[in-house]
Formats: sequence, structure tokens, C-alpha cells
Amino acid sequence: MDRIRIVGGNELTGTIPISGAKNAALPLMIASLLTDDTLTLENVPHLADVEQLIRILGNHGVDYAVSGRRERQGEGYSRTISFTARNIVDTTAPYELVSKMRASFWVIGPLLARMGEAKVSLPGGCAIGTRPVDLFIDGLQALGADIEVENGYAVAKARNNRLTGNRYVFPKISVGATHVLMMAATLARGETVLENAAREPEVVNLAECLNAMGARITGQGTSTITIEGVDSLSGARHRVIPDRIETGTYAMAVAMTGGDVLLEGARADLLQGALDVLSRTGAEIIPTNSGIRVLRNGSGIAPVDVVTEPFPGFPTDLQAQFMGLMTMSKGKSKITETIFENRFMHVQELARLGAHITLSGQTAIVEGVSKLKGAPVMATDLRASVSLVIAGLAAEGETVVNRVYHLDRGFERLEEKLSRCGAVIERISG
Ligand SMILES: CC(=O)N[C@H]1[C@@H](OP(=O)(O)OP(=O)(O)OC[C@H]2O[C@@H](n3ccc(=O)[nH]c3=O)[C@H](O)[C@@H]2O)O[C@H](CO)[C@@H](O)[C@@H]1O
Ligand SMILES: C=C(OP(=O)(O)O)C(=O)O
Repeated sequence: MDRIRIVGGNELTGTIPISGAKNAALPLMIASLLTDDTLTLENVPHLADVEQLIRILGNHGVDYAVSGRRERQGEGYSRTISFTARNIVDTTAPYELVSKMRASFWVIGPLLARMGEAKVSLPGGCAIGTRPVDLFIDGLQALGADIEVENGYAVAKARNNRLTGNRYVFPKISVGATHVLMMAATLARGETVLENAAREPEVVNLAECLNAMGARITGQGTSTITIEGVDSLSGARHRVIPDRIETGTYAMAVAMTGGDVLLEGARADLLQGALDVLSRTGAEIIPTNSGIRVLRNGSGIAPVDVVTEPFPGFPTDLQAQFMGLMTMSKGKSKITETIFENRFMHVQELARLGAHITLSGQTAIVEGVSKLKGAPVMATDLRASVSLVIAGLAAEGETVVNRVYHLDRGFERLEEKLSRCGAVIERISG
């Protein structure tokens, strides 16, 4: 199994190109199931999760063709991919494929909408909490689906073979359930109103793509999304937004090591809340025409308390990285996780590097130390893994991050991007 070796202590200076967002690309790819025409997506990141979803979609009959890469960049960077689901050959998404990735469960929405039936294994994904699917089931039932959970599968059928629009109030904000109900409602009979919907930029990116395919969606980016069902959708060409979590991750790396980096292609409006928090730690954040410039000089890192919240609040997907940064702050900070009940697996690993963190329920108290020291650590989930990389970049001496396959799910060419900015970081294969 691959490992990442880091020798910490260098400032980061240079340019890091920001890739297309994993969490936008995945639902956009799934939207290709809604039409027999071709959906072309630009800026699709080259990640393990994307490759896995290509396999899952292929099982349903989706063909794909890679037609372009980013200019000036080689193999392994964001690409343009066309997806065509001319015929859906199978409405079952089997355990072997779905168990590896949470988002693969989301095929249930388009399959049900287009084919009137779906049988989808209950999902896997990062081990950060129980992650139930009750909201998906509830919401799809509100649109007229009969759903049973049998032998680890959600088995769904649309009454009279077509979903029916309805008003559905999410009892809790869910990004995935918002994606799924929005996709399902595009082909339903009549109007659907989703209340307390997720406002994340990835939901907006998906709604805009669906509208380009002929859907009638309004209100995306607010808590109330209205979808007027249509009889069929067509193909479209659409661009995946830049990854706000990758952006925030590298911004935190610079805030921790010091230096001056341009996050090329990043959009500040996608993560303003997190950037405001970073400014309060002492980092300088300068939005420019070509991206976001992040600088920090020698004045140290100020402690800042954060609470994770749905968008536009501080994202849970940056919580681990922010904790990494706070381990070297000049004081005490409080980090409260409200989205997932078990998203503190990085705490004990950061402690191996010398961090002082105590946990009390859903809150971590981080007592900043003046230096971290390199150590072997274990990556436990995607964002926890990258928090260890950030801490390793700032720690004295050698850090080896084991089990890096988690990182490959969500970070495109991480070692290359960081080493181009002066980090000593390499992948050790095998
Ligand atoms: C591929 C992708 O885009 N993943 C993101 C997505 O995950 P995902 O869509 O899985 O996260 P949700 O927004 O659905 O989860 C929010 C909360 O709702 C709960 N819940 C969700 C569904 C349900 O049926 N019942 C229920 O109780 C979850 O357990 C969690 O406590 O949004 C999360 C929150 O921003 C991010 O951390 C993930 O990176
Ligand atoms: C939790 C994440 O992914 P997933 O929802 O696919 O597990 C993530 O992207 O941080």
C-alpha cells in the first residue's frame, strides 16, 4: 500500500492549480442517467472516486469518452468527459460497486425518475459517522415511490411508473438528499418544492447543469428549490466548479507553513466563510483575477474557534485541516463538529506529531504548541488524511502518512502540486 513521506519545515511558495470539485463532479456524472443524449462535463478531476463512479455508471449502460485535458498539463489532470446513457441496461447498483463510495447511492434518483425503478445497495464512504439514508427514502416516497429496504438494498418503484411532484420539507439539511430529490423531480409529473434544501455550491452547479439539459429549476442556492417536471431531458455541456475543499486545504497548508501561494482557478465566493476564519488566524487572503493568493509571514498563527455548519457556514470537510493548523496556534482554540458524529479520527494521529488536543463530545480543545515533530501516522479518512499531510509539512523532520488510498479519492496530484511549491514530499509505492 502506498505511503507519503514528508520532510517538514519548508515554506510553500508558487502556484497550485485547483482541480474540479469531486463533490460537484460526482452528482453531475450521475445526472447523465437522466437522458439518452450526451452530457459533456469539463474540468472533471482525475480521482479514484471519479473512476469508481465511471465503473458504476458503466454497469447501468453509460458510455464515456475522454475528449480533452487542461491546457499545459499532462496525464492525470482534470479532463473533459462525455457521458451517454443511450439505454439503461440495468437498474440495479450492486453492493460490490456501491459499498466503496457514499455518492454512488445517489443513482437511485435518476434511475427511478427515468426507468420507474431502481435497486441500489446501501452505501459505503468515509467512516465519519453512521450516515443513514432515511431522508432519501422519505423524500422519494413523498414523490410517489414505494421503497423497501431488503437484504442491504433499497428497492424502489415509482407508482404508475412515473414520479409525481410534491412539497417536501427536509427535516435536516442533507447535500446528497437534495441532489437526489432535485434530479428525481426533474422528470416527475408536476411541480416539486423542496424546503430546507442544502445551499452548497455543488447543489447550484448541479441545478445549472440540469437546467442546461432542459430542466426547470429555480431557487438553487436558497433553502427553497422549485422544480417543474418535464417529460424528457436533453444533452448539454457543463463545467465542474473548482474544488472549494481543495482550495481551503492548500490555503490552510500555507497558513501553517508560511509562504506565498497562488491557488490558481480558485473562487473565493465558494468558501468565503472559511477564508474569513483563515484571515482571523493571521493569514492574508487576496482574491485575484486568476485565483486566490494566500500569504503568511512570520507573525504566527492566532487561535480561532470554529463550529462546522451547512453552507455558507464553516464546512465539515475542512474541519480536520483547520485542526491541523490550530495545533501550532499561539493559544487555545475550540473546534465543534455538528455535521458528523464521528469525525475526529485525526485527533489521535495529530497527537503522534506532538499536538495537544482533548475531546469532549463533539468539541475538540486544541492547545497550540510551538513545534510539531515528524512521526509515522495513519490516514483514516479523506480529509483526516490531508490534515496529517499539512501538519507533516510544518513539523520538524520526517512524517510518513500510511494508507494514502483515502487521499487519492479526493486530491488530484497532491504530492506534485505541493513539491512544485517547495515542499519535500514523495509517494513511496508498495
Ligand atoms: C460526495 C459528497 O458530496 N459528500 C459530501 C456530502 O456528503 P453527504 O451528502 O453524505 O452529507 P449530508 O449533507 O447528506 O449529511 C449531513 C448530515 O445528515 C445526515 N443524514 C443524511 C442523509 C440521510 O438520509 N439521513 C441523515 O441523517 C448525515 O448523517 C449527516 O449527519 O455533504 C457532506 C456535508 O457537507 C460532506 O461532508 C461530504 O463531503
Ligand atoms: C466525506 C467525504 O466524502 P464522501 O461523502 O464521499 O464520503 C468528503 O468528501 O470529505
